[in-house]
Amino acid sequence: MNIIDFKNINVGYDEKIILKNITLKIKENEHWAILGANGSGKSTLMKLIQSEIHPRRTNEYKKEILGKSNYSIFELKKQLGIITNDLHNYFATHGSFLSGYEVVLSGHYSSIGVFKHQDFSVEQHEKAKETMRFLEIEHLADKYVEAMSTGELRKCIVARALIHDPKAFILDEPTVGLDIKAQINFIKMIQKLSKNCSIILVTHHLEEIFEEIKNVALIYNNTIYKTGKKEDILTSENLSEIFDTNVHINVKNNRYYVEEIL
Ligand SMILES: Nc1ncnc2c1ncn2[C@@H]1O[C@H](COP(=O)(O)OP(=O)(O)OP(=O)(O)O)[C@@H](O)[C@H]1O
Repeated sequence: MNIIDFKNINVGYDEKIILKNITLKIKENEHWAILGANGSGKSTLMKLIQSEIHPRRTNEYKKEILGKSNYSIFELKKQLGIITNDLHNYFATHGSFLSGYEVVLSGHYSSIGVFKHQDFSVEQHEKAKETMRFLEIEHLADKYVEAMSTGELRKCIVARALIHDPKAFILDEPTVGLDIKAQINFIKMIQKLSKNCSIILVTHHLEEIFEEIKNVALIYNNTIYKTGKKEDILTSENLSEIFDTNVHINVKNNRYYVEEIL
């Protein structure tokens, strides 16, 4: 099954088309990185996937997610763990009074926090605990969101999505605001998730593209400019072009990095 199957999609805001002719196919159990400069349209692509914005109807296009072109957004969001900074900020501002455990538990109803009218079964509690154990964040169970670091809250939000055992995780610049140690730690957690589901990592940091990610899409020139195997796409030439800066890329221990800015 395909996680994403898009063909010839044009999308934008008001009169303005931001991404043209998008064609992208991501199969189940594949791991992808989506790279692009600031303002290239990465978040726009995320909004398209979440149906917050819709393809222009001026041409023939295909927009299938998990093999369907019609789906309930509520169900879709259970099957795709979508982690954005908007969601993080929403929890930080509107859910500061919640404990880590409540953040995770709220995943069952996709709500921001838990409410009196919500009944949680023994199994649902067990699943929340198991998820926190799996991600090694049990120590955050009683900690309030207002007292959490950015990295701690982000892990709780990932655990909240993991409650549904999604087929894929889509993470939009998930290490924003994390220091080096927290960034490495967070990426290791995503790497662990990649054993059970697809990972689609939207980033502009090459070093976050961990070994299991074999495919890359570059966003440039208002479109999905190139897609393919990591070794073919992550070249000095391609990255110099999309980031409009002359860079030299190298690989060490299966990790790509910017060796030199020329
Ligand atoms: N709600 C909106 N209304 C109009 N234009 C928008 C809106 N949101 C984004 N844009 C424009 O769409 C373009 C792509 O923005 P987008 O946020 O998708 O880029 P990005 O690749 O995610 O950038 P960054 O790396 O800085 O987060 C930009 O020119 C931006 O100004």
